[in-house]
Amino acid sequence: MAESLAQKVCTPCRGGISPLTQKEAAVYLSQTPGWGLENEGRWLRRKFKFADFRESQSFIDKVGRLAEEQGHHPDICFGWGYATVSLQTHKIKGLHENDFIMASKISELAGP
Ligand SMILES: C[C@H](O)[C@H](O)[C@H]1CNC2=NC(N)=NC(=O)C2=N1
Repeated sequence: MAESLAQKVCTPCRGGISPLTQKEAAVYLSQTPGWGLENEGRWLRRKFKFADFRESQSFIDKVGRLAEEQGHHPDICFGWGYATVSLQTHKIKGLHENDFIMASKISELAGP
C-alpha cells in the first residue's frame, strides 16, 4: 500500500518550484477529509470543534509542538470551542505536499 500522508515527514521547501495546481491539490484533498481549499487553491483550511476553550487550547498546543517538529507551521485562529487551522507554503505562495502532510497529521491529533 502507498504510504499515507500522515506517515510522511515535511521536507524543507526552498522555493523555486510551482505550487500545486488546483487539480493536483484536489487529489491530495481527497486524502484529507474535512479540509478545504481557499483563495483559489492557495490555502488549505479546516475548522475543528471542541467542547470548550480549554480543549481548543490543548489542541492548538499539540499542533504547535507538531509544527516545530516538522518545521512547518500553520496559521491558527482559536476561541471557545473551535480552532481554525490554515496552511500554506509561504515561499511558493501556494500549496505543497508538505501542507497536506501537516493537515493529515493535525487531523490525527484531533482524533476520530
Ligand atoms: C526556514 C523555515 O524552514 C521556513 O520559513 C518554514 C517555516 N514554517 C513554515 N510553515 C508554513 N506553513 N509554510 C512555510 O512556508 C514555512 N516555512
